[in-house]
Amino acid sequence: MKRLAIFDLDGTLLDTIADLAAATNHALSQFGYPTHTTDEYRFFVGNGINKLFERALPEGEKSQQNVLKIRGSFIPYYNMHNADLSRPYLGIEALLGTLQQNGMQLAVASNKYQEATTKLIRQYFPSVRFTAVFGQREGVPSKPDPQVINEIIRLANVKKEETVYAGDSCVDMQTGKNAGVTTIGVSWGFRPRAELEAYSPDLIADRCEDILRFLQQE
Ligand SMILES: O=C(O)COP(=O)(O)O
Repeated sequence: MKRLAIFDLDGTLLDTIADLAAATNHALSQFGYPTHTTDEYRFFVGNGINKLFERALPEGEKSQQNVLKIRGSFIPYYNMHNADLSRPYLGIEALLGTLQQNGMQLAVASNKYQEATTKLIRQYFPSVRFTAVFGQREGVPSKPDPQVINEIIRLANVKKEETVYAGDSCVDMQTGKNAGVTTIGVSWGFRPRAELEAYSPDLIADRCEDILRFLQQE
């Protein structure tokens, strides 16, 4: 039986792509760089914001210095606008509510920087009691390193076999596998279903109900 469900944030619990795209485009335009469509951003997001900026900058401009310049413009803008267009995916609040009622511990493991992760979780899921809400933190390697998953398992005081991790990208599928936990790919996120299939996760969920049904059987 599973006792702990850990979720990725961007593309899994929340559709944040439009706000991420708008804030990155804002920063790129400030320095005269070309912008991108929202759909292009689906493939830039997933490894934290520095990697997002490196991918969004034009060829020949991807230096660490430019990444930090974009970061300096992105953060204050995104901190103001990270909930303008972002929304939970269909059925997510009900899924979290049902799992919580069933006694499952819940947690978040995101590559989004910690401040924005905490803010969005508080704002969109005020009645969910999470065991841990972890974004990208100084000194902790980002996903697909399994350290964050292992830390949450310790905090929850459960076994690996009692843990499931759900996410929407190849980074998440690798994270779940690296941590040695049951892994669910959700197909409603930023990446195509085929990207998840390539990792043969324990389940590919097309709707929130698929996760509930799977956990009832486990
Ligand atoms: O900010 C990112 O790059 C991705 O965040 P996520 O881990 O919640 O998908």
